[in-house]
Amino acid sequence: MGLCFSYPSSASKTGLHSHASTNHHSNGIDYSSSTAATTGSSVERRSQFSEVASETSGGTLSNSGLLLESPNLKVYSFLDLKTATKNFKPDSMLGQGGFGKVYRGWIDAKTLAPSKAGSGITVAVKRLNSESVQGLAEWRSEVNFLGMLSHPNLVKLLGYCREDKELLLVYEFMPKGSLENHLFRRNEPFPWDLRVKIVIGAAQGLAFLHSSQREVIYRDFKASNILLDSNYDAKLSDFGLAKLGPSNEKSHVTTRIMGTHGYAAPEYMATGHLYVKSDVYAFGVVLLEVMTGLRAHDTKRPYGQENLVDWLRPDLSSKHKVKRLMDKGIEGQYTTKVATEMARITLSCVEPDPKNRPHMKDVLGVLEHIQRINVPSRFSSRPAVASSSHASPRHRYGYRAGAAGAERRRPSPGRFGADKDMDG
Ligand SMILES: Nc1ncnc2c1ncn2[C@@H]1O[C@H](COP(=O)(O)OP(=O)(O)OP(=O)(O)O)[C@@H](O)[C@H]1O
Repeated sequence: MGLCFSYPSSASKTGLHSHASTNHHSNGIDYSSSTAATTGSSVERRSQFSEVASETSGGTLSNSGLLLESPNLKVYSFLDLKTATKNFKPDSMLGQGGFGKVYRGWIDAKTLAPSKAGSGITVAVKRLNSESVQGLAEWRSEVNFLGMLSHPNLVKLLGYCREDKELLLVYEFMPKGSLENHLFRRNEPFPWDLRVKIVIGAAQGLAFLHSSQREVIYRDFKASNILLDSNYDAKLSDFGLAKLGPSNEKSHVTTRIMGTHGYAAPEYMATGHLYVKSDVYAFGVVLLEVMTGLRAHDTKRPYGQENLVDWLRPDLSSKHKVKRLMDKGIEGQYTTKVATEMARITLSCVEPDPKNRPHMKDVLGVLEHIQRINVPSRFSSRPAVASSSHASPRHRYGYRAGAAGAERRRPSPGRFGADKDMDG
């Protein structure tokens, strides 16, 4: 069945506002210097998405995920969202990404209509930079993908607004913020069992995206895009760069190079060839961040250590070195076996050749095994965090400076590039 979206007219050809012009650009390289006209991309994305819908007929893609037959999104006016966010009051700002600010807002739980601050349910309202051509492309991609996909490990998009130059998206509110906040922006080391629980949830989300006949390549897997609900269940957000996987026996799609430093797979950086397995590489990078408590890319580290994978990959196959690279702040919370198993799966995810990387469902199996076998003697009397979403997570943790202590609270590295399909 074809899908019919009624979107406003095509993109205005304003200049590109790449991350290079924001403080999110970590090394000042502008990968997006060539033309950035995205006019027409909506039509293309729509027709590609229709193809997925017809292949799966709105059926179940995995045990708990669905491709919806039609996007079930509420259309808001700009005034609605002004009301819902107390006029985008700075004190209701939840965070800022490369393409806009995210505010806390309130809507009625049943009708989803805007409500007064403090009444109804809390939502997150992303207001995209309306001057940015890339902002418009990302807004469209988010509506097209998130509006159609439903899975417990994908953040729910509730509605959107496009009015004059204003582009907004309304999401379910994720009260525990992002994995990035917990790993790098807090003084307290984030407990190992929560780290594992979160990567399992994120792996479920990615495995779902990769499981349809025509896979969805997420393309921007990173710690700041893994959001957490009140139970630390992980949900992937930000489908601004997502792409449909290759068709007709092809192994990859070719796109302009975009992503986030430290997470983008080497083959993609070198050629623009994007594989489903490019997501697996980024997943491995997050696993390494989770193990070490260090950022994927940090220009403040000494020469040769800026890129976490390039720096630590050789250590992942040595039991002795794995012990040393683990975040000191969580020592005693995992067994040696767990650390070495984690290193092994991380190493296979970041294999230079995409063909040698595992599928996400296999990565998921290994992570679930790692979660099951972790019974560190120091913590053996304490109940572990269960993987079920009904588990009560242990989330109060005291400060212990670790090797990664100095790394915490640094601004996150930003994205680079502007999207443009090369091979349709
Ligand atoms: N649904 C949500 N619930 C709660 N907080 C959110 C939600 N969505 C985003 N945020 C907060 O807003 C911040 C900015 O999110 P956004 O997706 O715009 O950018 P980002 O992923 O941090 O960066 P980038 O644009 O480089 O991908 C997040 O880090 C998070 O703290």
